[in-house]
Amino acid sequence: MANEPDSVDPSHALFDRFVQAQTCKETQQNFIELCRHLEVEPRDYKHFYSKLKDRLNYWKAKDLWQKIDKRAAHLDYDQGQACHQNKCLVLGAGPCGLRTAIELALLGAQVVVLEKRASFTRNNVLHLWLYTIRDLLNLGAKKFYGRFCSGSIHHISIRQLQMILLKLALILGVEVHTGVTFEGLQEPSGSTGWRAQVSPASHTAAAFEFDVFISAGGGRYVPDGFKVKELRGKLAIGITANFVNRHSKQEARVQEISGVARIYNQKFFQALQTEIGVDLENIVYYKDDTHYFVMTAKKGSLLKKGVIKQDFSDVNQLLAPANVNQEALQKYAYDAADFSTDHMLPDLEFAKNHAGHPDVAMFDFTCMHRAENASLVKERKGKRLLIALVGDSLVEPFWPLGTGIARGFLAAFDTAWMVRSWGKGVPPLEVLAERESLYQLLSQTTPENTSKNYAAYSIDPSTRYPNANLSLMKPVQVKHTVLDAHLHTCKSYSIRRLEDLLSWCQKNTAGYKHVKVKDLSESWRSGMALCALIHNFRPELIDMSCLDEYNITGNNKLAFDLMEREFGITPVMRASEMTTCGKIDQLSMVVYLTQIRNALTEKHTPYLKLCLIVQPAAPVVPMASSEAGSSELCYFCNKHLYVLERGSAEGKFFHRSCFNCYQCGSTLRQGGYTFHSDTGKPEIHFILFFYFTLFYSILFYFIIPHFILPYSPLPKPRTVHNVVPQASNTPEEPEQNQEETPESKSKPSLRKLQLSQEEKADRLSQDSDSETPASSSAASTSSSSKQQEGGEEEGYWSGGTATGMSLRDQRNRRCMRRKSEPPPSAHSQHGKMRSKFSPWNLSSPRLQQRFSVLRVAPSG
Ligand SMILES: NC(=O)C1=CN([C@@H]2O[C@H](COP(=O)(O)OP(=O)(O)OC[C@H]3O[C@@H](n4cnc5c(N)ncnc54)[C@H](OP(=O)(O)O)[C@@H]3O)[C@@H](O)[C@H]2O)C=CC1
Repeated sequence: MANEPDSVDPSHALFDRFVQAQTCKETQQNFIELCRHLEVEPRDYKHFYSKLKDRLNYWKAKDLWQKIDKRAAHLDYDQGQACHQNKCLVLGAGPCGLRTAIELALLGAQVVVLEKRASFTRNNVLHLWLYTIRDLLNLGAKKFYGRFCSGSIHHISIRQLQMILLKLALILGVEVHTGVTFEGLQEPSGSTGWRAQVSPASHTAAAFEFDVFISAGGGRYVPDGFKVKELRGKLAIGITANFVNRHSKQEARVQEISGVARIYNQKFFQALQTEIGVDLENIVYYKDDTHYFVMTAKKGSLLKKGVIKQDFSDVNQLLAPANVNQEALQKYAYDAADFSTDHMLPDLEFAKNHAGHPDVAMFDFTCMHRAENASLVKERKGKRLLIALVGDSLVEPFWPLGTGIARGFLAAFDTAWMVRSWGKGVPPLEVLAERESLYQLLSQTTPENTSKNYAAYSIDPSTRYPNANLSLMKPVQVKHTVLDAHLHTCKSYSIRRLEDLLSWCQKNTAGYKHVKVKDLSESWRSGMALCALIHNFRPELIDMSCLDEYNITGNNKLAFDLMEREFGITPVMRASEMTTCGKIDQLSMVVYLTQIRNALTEKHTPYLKLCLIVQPAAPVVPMASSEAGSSELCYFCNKHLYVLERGSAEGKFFHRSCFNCYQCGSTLRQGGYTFHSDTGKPEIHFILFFYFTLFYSILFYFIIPHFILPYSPLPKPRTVHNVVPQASNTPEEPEQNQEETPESKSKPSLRKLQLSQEEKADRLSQDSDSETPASSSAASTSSSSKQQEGGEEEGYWSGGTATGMSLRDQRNRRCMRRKSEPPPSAHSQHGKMRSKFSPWNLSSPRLQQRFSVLRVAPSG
């Protein structure tokens, strides 16, 4: 009941106490009491939140539930099922460890956090990017800390942030153990999984078995297996100082300094130096729980002021506690704070740090650390462990820049996304490759280059990083992050499948005379093994006793014919070539045997895909597909075409030996030819190159300067560009006019079409099986210089004349003709030749790059 006094229900009071608790200990105690009172068991992490919500019928809590429910309903979490089988250990209850823990809990994982500090005592204040503010507000931060980012304040003390996140984590069923130090990983034994060695050793957390380990222990803790890079800059000595904030009116009036660097306010820094001898590079002042100052001081002034006792070139020696005069340091920080706030802060008194001492500290920012990898996988005794770094242990931030928590949270989200993939069973190398791809972005992220749609931020990287390339790193590039064990790399993954096929063949040919299958190539030469395979499954088809192992052609012909007749599997080569060919191509044999296996066992296995992995350069054409029919005869000689002899271009299949230049007779190679549009015959590209060069010389030096430029002062995108300017055809004129004249038909213009999603999908699907990816029909004519630069960003180019014809048909019609066909009319001379290397050719990498956005399948 909304208006019921809180005192009526003790659970309400307990909830209020939990929400308002100011220390870690108080929070944990109130939480335990609340759970006890409501009879909900926090260890029942799967149902804890929903039970708590059901049993705590309190309007103040409902506001919070709404926020949490909204977040939890995000599709990324699959209603808490995405990682429901994962168990995650998080080291460190700093802001980044807790933020990660919350996301893991929302994904449905069991999460345990270990924190060596018994209390949250860090006064230092963190600058928050707008997205972090939005993120925390969406999680209900204001319910826990009313002053959170009120007005224009974009910062929060680490302690307050930890408190907010701790409360949220507890509500979501995360177990947080403070005063427990993680000492190392304990490898699985036969019966147990991965565990942690903790101190105190008797702590219950030591029995927790997990498959995900998140290290968020701050800059000083990096687990085994990770390499850390040192980023050494010019000497930078940081000083942090916290003074008690009494929240008086006078203090409230003092202006914050959100970050001043010397170069932007030389007058101020000069005055600071001359008046009080404090020489700084920059200074930040935030008013939060404390008056917090962080500054970068110059070594000279620290020496002069006696803060640093003795000068050393080695920074470690220079800043070693024995070489620092604490009292002088306090005086130095005090003077800087007092001067920079114009002596307006009354009674400056140092706040106390966790050890009860004045909270002033000096740090070395000279050398920052950055882990080489964000994640790795360990496997022992068949148990895999995904390990990830977040927060300072991943990338140490330069505090005065305020990037720490912003990048820290981004890494927390990216890590949660990775764990989600892990939970969904994505192969480890793919999981790691995607994480490392994102990690490459982290150090470059700024408020400017991340998405401004903060409301849409989720653990899905695409909501945060515009244009993020999640496959920047390939699985093979992260192999080294899979530590020892027997995880399958890409290669071994493929090899394993090859081995599967081989062992299937061996099993099904075992015991046959003169058959010894040792590999997927030479063992098949005699044809005996193929016959044995057939006999094993269909003994009625073959009489093995009649076969002669030396009759290679006969055996193979028999097997090939049977396979084609009975199962529709096209032979890989002529039977006679099994005798004559030097080496049997393993790839083709694998394709052939895979089809046989599928046919004989009526199973579908992914070998075609596998073959592409094994030998990506070789074209793999599914033989039993409808294309097989069209490829049975050579396009040029009309004779039977076997897969092993087969070449293809422009959607046609032919004997590789028939693919000759019609001018000089040389054998052509894929990519090094063009088709003559008159004859439909291939020719070497240098002939084309000659015409091409000549054509463009005329275009650029004569036609454009004399005809196009005088009439077209401004290049217009999305308009028609013709090779030869026609007085009657301004660029804006409708295309239909051109189609009506025979001349316009013979000179297909490049027209940019505005296509519907369906049309785009149609075009994409037409191109997807093309030998030369993307429609190259556009390439048959020329265009303006703007187009040459690939100046268009979206849309499709298409030949302007044909209707009701697929792009590929148009292209083939124009570019290839059978020898028997009559030559085209003289009108078509304009578009007579094109090169694969033409800038108009959309299959050229340059244009593909520009158009890559269009290749993404249109979303529904
Ligand atoms: N402006 C500032 O002055 C500072 C800012 N930050 C910012 O805070 C952000 C969050 O940092 P975050 O990455 O969460 O790290 P934090 O340093 O905030 O938190 C890590 C926590 O893990 C604890 N810890 C370390 N080792 C162990 C262990 N073996 N077992 C159990 N607990 C352990 C640490 O204790 P302990 O600290 O005792 O080692 C610490 O409490 C950073 O991005 C950074 O920018 C961080 C520090 C100072």
